[in-house]
Amino acid sequence: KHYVAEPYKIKVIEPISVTTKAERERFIAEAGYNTFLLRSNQCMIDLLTDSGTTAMSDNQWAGMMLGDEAYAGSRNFLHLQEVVREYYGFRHIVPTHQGRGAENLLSMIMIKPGDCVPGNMYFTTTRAHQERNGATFVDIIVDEAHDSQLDLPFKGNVDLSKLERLIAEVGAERIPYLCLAVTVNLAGGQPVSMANMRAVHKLCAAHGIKVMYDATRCIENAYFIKTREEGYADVTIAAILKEMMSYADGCTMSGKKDCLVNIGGFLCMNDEELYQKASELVVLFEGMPSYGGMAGRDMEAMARGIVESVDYNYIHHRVAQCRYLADKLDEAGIPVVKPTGGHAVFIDARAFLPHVAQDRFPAQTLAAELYVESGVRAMERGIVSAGRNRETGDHHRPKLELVRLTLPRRVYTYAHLDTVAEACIAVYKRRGRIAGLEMIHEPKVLRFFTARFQPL
Ligand SMILES: CC1=C(O)/C(=C\N=C(/Cc2ccc(O)c(F)c2)C(=O)O)C(COP(=O)(O)O)=CN1
Repeated sequence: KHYVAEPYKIKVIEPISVTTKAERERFIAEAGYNTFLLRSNQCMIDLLTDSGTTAMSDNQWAGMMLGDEAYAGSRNFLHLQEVVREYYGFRHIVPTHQGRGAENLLSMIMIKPGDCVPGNMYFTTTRAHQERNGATFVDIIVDEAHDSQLDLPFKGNVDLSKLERLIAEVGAERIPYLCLAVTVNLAGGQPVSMANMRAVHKLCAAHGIKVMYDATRCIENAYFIKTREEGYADVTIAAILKEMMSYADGCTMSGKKDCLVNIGGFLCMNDEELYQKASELVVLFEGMPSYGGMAGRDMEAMARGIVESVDYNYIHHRVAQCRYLADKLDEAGIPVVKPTGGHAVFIDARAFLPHVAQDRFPAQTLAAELYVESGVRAMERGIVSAGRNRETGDHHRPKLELVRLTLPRRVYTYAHLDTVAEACIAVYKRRGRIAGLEMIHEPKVLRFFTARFQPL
């Protein structure tokens, strides 16, 4: 198997702080066995998230010096607007400080209490904003997405019969929009096929239901269409992206992922009335419609990042790095979500630690063990992240109990990934001796960010 070399050379470095195992045992105890509560300088290879952790290019850094910090009408906004219109194709763009900013605005202007918002698997902040505005999230992803070992090309797809049943059950007037995530983070970075996007748009349009993408990792999705879907092998990433977006009425975007910046986001729509409502609200939550919580320099960096993101060599390498790490773990017999997604390798913690009951937090336990073993910081994406059911008060118990090894864009090399693989294999060898955790501090909202645990 061939894994393409990094299509960039290093110009500036940031030293990694090296720790000992004894220090890491102390650090993780002080952090309540929650990797979110570790300090950056306590982590050697930080795979917590690909959000905001991107290394920017020299071209983007040059753009930072061209920030027009005028309060209104910044030339950087006009540049960002022009680039988003060209590459995403939507008529209107409302800048926000990051994805959650866009999710907040979208949920407030489109949802009324009692609504249903169908989507392809939940995401924590997306569902939280939908629920905060009185809607119920309804999962309409294909069943296969909930099976970590099923190796299918588009596990992010919508099950159209589930969507039709929901429309028949609740009525189109109670469905303000369908939220289609491209790719699906918690399914393992799984993509949606172009055919499915086309079919979803057609079905929703027939019922007057808008389709709003969560476009956060849309470049990775475009790459999987190019490499996995019939008829797209010779189509450019940019052309695939444009066609993908043509099947949506708008999108939310966390620029901190596929727009290659450390802060930034936007909300897009074609509908004039939606744009007017968003423009009124953005001044309340994000600032002027021409800066949305970002400095001019940040908008310039994002405009340049969008242009870089559609470069085939960039995305081909990024996905190759994920495949490289996944292949190494798979070869060692470690259960990982199949097929490999676009932004991370997801370890199936239930299969890794079958003797640890789900309410003893196997993914949380494994992330803590991995950190102590090697200083690699991963993220729990299982029962802790799933939170509690608002009606019953019991934990949501997701089938997917995962540890996410998330690769920042253009930061680490294959040698770092070798170190990560060696650490996972070392923990795997001693998995029988790993017991679970108990939660000793449970926050009310999005508990996984600050919950604390102790060993059983
Ligand atoms: C598909 C999608 C995201 O992945 C996403 C963010 N993602 C993060 C950061 C994060 C978010 C929520 C957590 O429970 C979490 F532990 C980590 C991440 O690591 O994956 C957002 C929100 O975009 P914002 O982060 O720019 O506001 C919207 N949509």
